[in-house]
Amino acid sequence: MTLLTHEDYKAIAANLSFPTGAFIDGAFRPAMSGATYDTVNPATGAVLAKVAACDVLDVDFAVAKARDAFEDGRWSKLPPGSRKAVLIKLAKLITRNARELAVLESLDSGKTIYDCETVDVPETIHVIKWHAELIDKIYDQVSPASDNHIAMVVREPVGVVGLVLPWNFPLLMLAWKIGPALAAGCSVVLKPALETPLTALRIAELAMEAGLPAGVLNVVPGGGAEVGEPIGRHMDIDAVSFTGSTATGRRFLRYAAESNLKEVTLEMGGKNPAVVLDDAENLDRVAAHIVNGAFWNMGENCSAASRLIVQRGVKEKLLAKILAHAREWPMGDPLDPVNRVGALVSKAHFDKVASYLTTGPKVLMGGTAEAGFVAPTILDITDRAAKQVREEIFGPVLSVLTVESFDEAIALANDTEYGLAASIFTANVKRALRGARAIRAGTVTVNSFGEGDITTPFGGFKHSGFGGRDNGIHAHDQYTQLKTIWVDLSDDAGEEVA
Ligand SMILES: NC(=O)C1=CN([C@@H]2O[C@H](COP(=O)(O)OP(=O)(O)OC[C@H]3O[C@@H](n4cnc5c(N)ncnc54)[C@H](O)[C@@H]3O)[C@@H](O)[C@H]2O)C=CC1
Ligand code: BAL
Repeated sequence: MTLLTHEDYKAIAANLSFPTGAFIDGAFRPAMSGATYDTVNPATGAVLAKVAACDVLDVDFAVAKARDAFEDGRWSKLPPGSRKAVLIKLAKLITRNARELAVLESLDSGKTIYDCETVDVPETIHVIKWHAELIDKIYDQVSPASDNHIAMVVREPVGVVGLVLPWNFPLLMLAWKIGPALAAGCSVVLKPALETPLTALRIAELAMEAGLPAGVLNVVPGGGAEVGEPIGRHMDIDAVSFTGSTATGRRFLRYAAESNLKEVTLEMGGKNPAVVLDDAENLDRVAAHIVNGAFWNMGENCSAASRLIVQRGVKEKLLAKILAHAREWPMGDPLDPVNRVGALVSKAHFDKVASYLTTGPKVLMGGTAEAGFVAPTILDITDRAAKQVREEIFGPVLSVLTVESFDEAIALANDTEYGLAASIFTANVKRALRGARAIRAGTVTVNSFGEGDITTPFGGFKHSGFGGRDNGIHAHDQYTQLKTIWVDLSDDAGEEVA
């Protein structure tokens, strides 16, 4: 991807056009109430658009249309190869509109155009293609039943699914969820985050152009209470897949329990440790991983490296390298491709992150926050009960904790309610594997920091995750259910099925 100049991106931004209505049953519509809300560019405070502010009536309508589509089989009963063809076409249309989508994503979320162009949009395309390519290659199974029977274990789409998205990766989280859901044959009612509805609406438009039948993908923008809760409580939604905070995730379990016991998958917060032991090799590379893990996407990342747990012997050398790398992360206008740190998503979130900078720990770097932007911040902390150590900040703030031994490092890594991602840096393969096994997290990386790729399942232990996984073949478990079909092959009508 060749990046443009700042001036070019500003020119594209000035000429963008995009839909702002709810997308239900193949058409853009105003909210039934007629209400709208402002979606804002967090880097400037400028209103980008007035978007339909939907509520329970729009959700009911979208679910009814999704149910019609599911039951008449216009998508759910297509051969997998036909669904694949439409999704591949969608991926191609996203590719054709990649630049415009990258700019829209950057404007609506504050993410840097650099990341949108090099990660968010290409990964979105890759994820949709990957699930499309997978779906006509998954076989059902025949069980090892007796000779007189055939027992088939088949996967069926779960039905109408509610997908509730966060604002930190609006396009990519959409892809993580609609990729497998649509490939499996489900109908979708999708709620983008209130803060970042625009790219989801544009994707709905492209999906229609790709030939996705009406009613199969519905996008209902609006607030958590107004749209998210009605999705969670709907009696005709079969499954919900949610990414966001642990507090809201808990609500979805309650909604399901108090409605139709829909299946619930939750991908929630993290307070992810990066453990660096005395024997870690190539400290420059370790530092680069940690800086990337902590500050990429402004730390607005559930798998961000937010706690550096470093053994005392290597601390001073490592911190010097971390500070050097972190200084290479310029902050500023997200549309300027030289910047690696953009604006936080909203004023409310900015205020939350800024509140962690005010008291307590020794500031090694940063510690400043102004007009939507928080400087990459490194805090040296001795108080292990400090809020910066215990709470998910979701901003560019790295807390440094010093330990004396491997055992202390692992114990501290696990001293959190979360269990999403972790990493361990060491040259000792036994300690690497013992550490990886002992840390309670859904993903542990050795000598790097990352969350893997589309081929591996992503999700968390403890308060970070519940139910299924996003990504990999495992993601399809969320959107399908297993049915066993027994066929009696015996001539003897009286024989009993075991
Ligand atoms: N795991 C992750 O990737 C994310 C974690 N977070 C964490 O959550 C914190 C708060 O951010 P929020 O945007 O408030 O997250 P949130 O969990 O409230 O929002 C996620 C989604 O849930 C919806 N929602 C909100 N309240 C709801 C309700 N009562 N019922 C149903 N749906 C509801 C939102 O509109 C959004 O679509 C962040 O500071 C961060 O710590 C936020 C976004 C993503
Ligand atoms: N790290 C991708 C998932 C998330 O932050 O929401």
